[in-house]
Amino acid sequence: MAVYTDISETDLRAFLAQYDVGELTSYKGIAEGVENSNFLLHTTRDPLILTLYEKRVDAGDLPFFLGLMQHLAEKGLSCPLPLPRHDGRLTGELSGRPAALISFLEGMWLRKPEAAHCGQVGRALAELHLAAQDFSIRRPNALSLDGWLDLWAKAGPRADEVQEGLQAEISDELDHLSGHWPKDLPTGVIHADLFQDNVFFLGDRLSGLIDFYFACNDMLAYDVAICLNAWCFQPDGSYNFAKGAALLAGYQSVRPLSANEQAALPILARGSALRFFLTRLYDWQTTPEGALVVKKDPLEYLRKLRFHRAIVSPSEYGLEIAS
Ligand SMILES: Nc1ncnc2c1ncn2[C@@H]1O[C@H](COP(=O)(O)OP(=O)(O)OP(=O)(O)O)[C@@H](O)[C@H]1O
Ligand SMILES: N[C@@H](CCO)C(=O)O
Repeated sequence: MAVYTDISETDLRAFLAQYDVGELTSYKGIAEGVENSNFLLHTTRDPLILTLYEKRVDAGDLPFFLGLMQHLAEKGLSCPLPLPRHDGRLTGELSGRPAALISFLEGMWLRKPEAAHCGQVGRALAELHLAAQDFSIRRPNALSLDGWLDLWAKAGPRADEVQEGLQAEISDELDHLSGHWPKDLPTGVIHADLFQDNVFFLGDRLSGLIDFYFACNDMLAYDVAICLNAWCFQPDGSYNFAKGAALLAGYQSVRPLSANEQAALPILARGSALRFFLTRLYDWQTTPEGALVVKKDPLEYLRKLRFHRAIVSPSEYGLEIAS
């Protein structure tokens, strides 16, 4: 359960008094997620999500994240909406943390997605990229090359405790990515964390996207690579070609990838695998013992990284390459 910061009912009621949301009837910590503290609130009106922003969220970035959710919702994308306080602000403070109330989105995330679901995810990702094209606030990706090097400087020295040889392997990988990271691909706002737990379905239909707290400006095709990693591998670590093909076809049905973007997929997938390996490794080493959170396995992403290293052509991902 991701509840790093606890709240008292008295403080919560005082926080809610600044909003027009009815009376609190109950609340509980949410047993999912690893980044922020989330609570489900029931009121005499609609259910709500209360988020307390934790270590990786810079309060200065909240106008970007919350404004993006408003922008996407206005464009017809299904995502939660931040609620304004009486004074018009979208954020306040609770238990010493920046906090916001957002609307509750109906749906469930899928534990065992199939290719048809991946197709819908690809489509929704491309729709997000197009809908965000005219979003005016910018936020550079704090978890690209420089951010990876920072994380590695902190986590690298003890990496061999997790698996022998990791220090050398990841240092080499970072050298390679530094020398080959694409520079001229189309950019825009990316979600940057569109994992299974951030996509809701009602039955077999995608009903909405949540958790925009890593969103940033970066290469659009990098977001596709993140989704290939998050959605298209089996629990045994093997790549599922049918899922990859469906995800890529769904994406391209809305926003076709250019030849350069297609060619860059393997390196982008390597970078994306390394990004999640590094945050997981760092969290593995630093999450306090008592925290109510399930730590994620960094080695899952090491295996994905090794898979991408062996890719020769992006067609191996299921990409239909125009002849
Ligand atoms: N707007 C919402 N509507 C309904 N449920 C939500 C909403 N926002 C969050 N949740 C619930 O809270 C859980 C955790 O939320 P979220 O993914 O934003 O947390 P996180 O700590 O940022 O997680 P992550 O590890 O994915 O970064 C979700 O899996 C979902 O069950
Ligand atoms: N989706 C991330 C956690 C949130 O950044 C992971 O699975 O490592």
